[in-house]
Amino acid sequence: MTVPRDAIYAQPYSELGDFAFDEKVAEVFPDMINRSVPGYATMVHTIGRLAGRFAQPDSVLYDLGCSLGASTLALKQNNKAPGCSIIGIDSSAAMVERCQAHVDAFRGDTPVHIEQGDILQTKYKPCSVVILNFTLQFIAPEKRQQLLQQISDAMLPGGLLVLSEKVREPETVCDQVLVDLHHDFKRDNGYSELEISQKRAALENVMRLDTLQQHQQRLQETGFSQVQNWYRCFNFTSTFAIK
Ligand SMILES: Nc1ncnc2c1ncn2[C@@H]1O[C@H](C[S@+](CC[C@H]([NH3+])C(=O)[O-])CC(=O)[O-])[C@@H](O)[C@H]1O
Ligand SMILES: O=C(O)C(=O)Cc1ccccc1
Repeated sequence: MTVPRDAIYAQPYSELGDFAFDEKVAEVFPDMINRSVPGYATMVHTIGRLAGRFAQPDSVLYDLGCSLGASTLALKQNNKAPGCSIIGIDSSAAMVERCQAHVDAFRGDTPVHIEQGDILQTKYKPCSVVILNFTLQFIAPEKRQQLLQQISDAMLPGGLLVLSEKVREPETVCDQVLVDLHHDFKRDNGYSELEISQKRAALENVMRLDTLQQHQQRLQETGFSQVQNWYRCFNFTSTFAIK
């Protein structure tokens, strides 16, 4: 199957609205995320490996902000614990519409339920694995602690959270180098200067970045006993935390 190419910001917009996970984005999302996030495939693959190791019998595995279900599918293909269910949640109707069919197209023993909903309003069931793969960065900064506390409160001892985030560096020279290297990565993947600058402007109000230190501190404050960054390329990171 050919993946439709992302050309959303290829033409100049006279009025550039805020970036939204709408029909247009859902349509090209696999191409967009692969050409925009260095190491995305590695992170999704490793999420599967980590879930296979930490899933506990008779518990829920959550994929929060599941989009088209790439990480949900990694959970389905790697879970070996009996009696589990996988729940993927996303607030975007366009994503959720496509996600269930995508995940159902692949084999796996664990039942998967995809729901449209706000992860801030979700009542979490006892869980052993929770994935936030580039989702927390789209939650209002003042609500991030509360969300992680809700997740932590529902998590079984020994449970695993994977938190992948684009981060900023407190030191401005280093931050600029990393941002430039990411833009080079996007150029190398065929995005034009116009596409890079328009998307950047569209994301400004909706994707607010913390530093890796802020994320790690928040995880400790919300009850995770072990916090380990396991991936980094430029300003893209992934951390696992154990309850
Ligand atoms: N409050 C919210 N409640 C539920 N969903 C939300 C909320 N806010 C944003 N989202 C959803 O979070 C997802 C973020 S994308 C995740 C990629 C995926 N994890 C992947 O592994 O492919 C990351 C990116 O595009 O950089 C979108 O689908 C939003 O609709
Ligand atoms: O494209 C970017 O510049 C990003 O920072 C990553 C991204 C990928 C997909 C949707 C939103 C942001």
